[in-house]
Amino acid sequence: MLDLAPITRHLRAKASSHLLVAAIHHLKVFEELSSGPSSIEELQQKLRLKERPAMVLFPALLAMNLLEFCLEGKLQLSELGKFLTSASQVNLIGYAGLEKEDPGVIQMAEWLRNDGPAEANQGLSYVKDEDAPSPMDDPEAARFFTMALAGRAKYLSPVVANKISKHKGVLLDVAAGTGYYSYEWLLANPSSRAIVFDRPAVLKVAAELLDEFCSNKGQEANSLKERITFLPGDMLQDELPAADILLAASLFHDWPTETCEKLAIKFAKALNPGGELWVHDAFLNDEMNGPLAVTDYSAMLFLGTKGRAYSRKEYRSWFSMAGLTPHSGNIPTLMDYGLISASKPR
Ligand SMILES: C[S@@+](CC[C@H](N)C(=O)[O-])C[C@H]1O[C@@H](n2cnc3c(N)ncnc32)[C@H](O)[C@@H]1O
Repeated sequence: MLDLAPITRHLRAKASSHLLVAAIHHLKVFEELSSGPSSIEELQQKLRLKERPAMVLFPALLAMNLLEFCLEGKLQLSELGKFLTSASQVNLIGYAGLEKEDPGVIQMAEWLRNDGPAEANQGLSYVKDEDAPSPMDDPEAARFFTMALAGRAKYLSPVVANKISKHKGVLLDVAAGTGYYSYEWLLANPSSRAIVFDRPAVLKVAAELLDEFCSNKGQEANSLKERITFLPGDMLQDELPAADILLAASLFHDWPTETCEKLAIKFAKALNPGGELWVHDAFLNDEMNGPLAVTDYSAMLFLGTKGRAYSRKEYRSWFSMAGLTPHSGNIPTLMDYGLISASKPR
């Protein structure tokens, strides 16, 4: 199957280009490091960056080969990065400065400094948390966002569904969006059931997409509608139904670390003994220095969500904390995504 990553990589590169110019001209990361190596914590303090922006910015600059880890594990300028400091007689600071007033660069600098927009009511995250009104509860916004993600889910879902464990029990697809991952998994698991869980306005769109899916598949999809339950709810507030397989596709990357930890606990609780949690997402290296395609994506997620890309190591620490046993497999899918899983002891 053709990997569409060459397209998604270009789409995701815009935010990290803005991030680079913001790092050079607004946060002065390279000037700061020109006096010598610094630990991530020290640099975070000097630049007054919270954890999330720091973990978007530094992995991106490492992946661009502008920073590197020295032997003591501190961050230092790479040979390439030195050309972004005034200590280098020949440098590209002025050249990068041609973009420094670009609105995207200004926004990125502001968001890095504040861990989001300076005015809390600005910016848009397509998530539902606390009591604040959510775009996912506005029928038009929910339809717009769900349909915007439909092509990606439709393309990835047959690949993902065939790599997730086969089971005769129940799949719980949390924050399912279009529901395509469940529809494809049910085709691959003909005696199983699936619960498609999301906000009510999203599930309205998902139900229409299921109709279309069944008409296109014909005979093969005969029993699909009887095997699917659409369950509206709030995954942060409501109790989740019991499941044998729980799928979290492009879910954790929408949320800050503390919420991810809470969600892992909640998902572990919903699993039956022996059940499996599967995460489909784009993962940073455990060393937090790439891959570039994922640090680019993380910069984009930083602007549109409350989260970022996380490493498999970070996910596995949440799984373990939640009492699950992480599996060691790293299963690639397409478009720089992959699968990891963990199981609940019997
Ligand atoms: C990035 S989309 C992923 C959709 C789908 N899993 C996929 O990979 O195509 C995130 C989804 O999380 C849902 N969501 C956000 N906050 C939620 C909440 N508190 N409870 C349930 N679903 C939520 C959104 O409505 C959206 O459909």
